[in-house]
Amino acid sequence: MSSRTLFDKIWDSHVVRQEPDGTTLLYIDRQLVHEVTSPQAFEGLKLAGRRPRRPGATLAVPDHNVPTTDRRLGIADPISAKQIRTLEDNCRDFGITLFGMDDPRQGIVHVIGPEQGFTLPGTTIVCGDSHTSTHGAFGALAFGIGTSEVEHVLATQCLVQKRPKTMEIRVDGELSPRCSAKDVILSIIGKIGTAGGTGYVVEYTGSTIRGLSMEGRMTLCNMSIEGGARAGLVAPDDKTFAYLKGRPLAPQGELFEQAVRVWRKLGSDPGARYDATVTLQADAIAPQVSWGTSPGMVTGVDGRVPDPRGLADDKARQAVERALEYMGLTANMPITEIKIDKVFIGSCTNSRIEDLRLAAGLAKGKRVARTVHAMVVPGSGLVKQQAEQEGLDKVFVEAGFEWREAGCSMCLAMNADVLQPGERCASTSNRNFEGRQGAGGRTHLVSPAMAVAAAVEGHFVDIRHWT
Ligand SMILES: CC(C)[C@H](C(=O)O)[C@@H](O)C(=O)O
Ligand code: SF4
Repeated sequence: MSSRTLFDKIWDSHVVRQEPDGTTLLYIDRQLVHEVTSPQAFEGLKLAGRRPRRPGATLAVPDHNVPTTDRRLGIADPISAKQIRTLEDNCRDFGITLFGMDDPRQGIVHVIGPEQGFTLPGTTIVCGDSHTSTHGAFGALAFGIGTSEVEHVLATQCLVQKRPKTMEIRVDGELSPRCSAKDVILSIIGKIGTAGGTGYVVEYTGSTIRGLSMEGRMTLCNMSIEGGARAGLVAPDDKTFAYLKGRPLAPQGELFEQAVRVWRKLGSDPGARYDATVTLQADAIAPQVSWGTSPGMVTGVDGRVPDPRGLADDKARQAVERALEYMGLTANMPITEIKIDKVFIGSCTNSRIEDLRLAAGLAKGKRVARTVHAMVVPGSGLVKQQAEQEGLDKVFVEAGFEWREAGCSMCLAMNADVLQPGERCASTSNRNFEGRQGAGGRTHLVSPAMAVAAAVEGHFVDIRHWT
């Protein structure tokens, strides 16, 4: 057989049937479910009198609407409470495993999948959530789907798809001090634009990517969707296997060794062809800060807010003008002069143990600026537990950060964690659309290291030289 990419190998091994026009019925190994996009899917099953085809292939968790404060007090908001109750009822009625709100394994759906070893190389994984691309860090073909597709997968364990194109994004060289996967993916999106990956599945390659931890690779793949791509992939390697070994839902013992032998063969063959290739040099990537209202509106911390007057294209100029107005920024202002009110360290992009270790390491012995309110929201109950065992919670609290329970939280403000109109937030999340963190709220997407530095200084700083 000719040389194939990682994507080709996963796709080919999951085709149930292909029509002459390319429409494909694809087998789906696993589905993750959360409370926001599943109610109508379960309702559809109920109305049609269907049962899930393979209930054991699905794992459910509430994350978007859960409170991050004391859960013994219940959920104040009746809509959030109802969504979570509905998920519990549906999982009970349809025999689906649920990590409920009070289960220590509860957390953001894209944090708990890998953490449990539910996410495995070479598999197809879906979830009614756009950031399902996160799981591609393990060499799984993982993508977000709509609610009617959630129902389709529950009923049939299959999905109708068109084969996407493949794009290689190659990053080589060494990152600057304190630059991380978040800066890599933000600068990729800054370069290709939020539609640059449309129609593609991206495979990240190169020495920089190989050098990233599994957490870093998850951050990278998480934001593939913000660059327009259907999914992101990193070929599995020894780091992947070491991460998965012993996880509760991963194969155990001899079965694990057998699986590793298969997983080792998944990487793209030498000479495999991609439909497009983009290359970046890691040492040219500065710590990134988004200044606008889309993840592509981003620049290095050593840069300035752009000047729309310099843009010849009418549409581009208007987009920048509108973004600057919403964000309350003036053209040509140095990024380091932007003062912030809030800091949010969390979300499925940057709330794993490694993110928290790094953030705590920088926060130790420092103090959150008097003008700033900062919070840390671990990605899962188990991340929280681990962090507490390591004493990270104490470091954060002593530095003036709030330490919360796990969930999506201020990433999209479906719970009580909301920005007030006009408030400006340095956020480790992945979206900065108008109103994303609360009506009128202003979001700057940054790495955990930048978030800590901004919390302490009250404005953005070049963390490469920050002491
Ligand atoms: C609520 C959910 C459907 C949504 C998504 O698909 O991504 C959310 O997780 C988000 O990040 O905007
Ligand atoms: S943390 Fe944010 S991006 Fe991730 S699933 Fe939750 S809302 Fe979506």
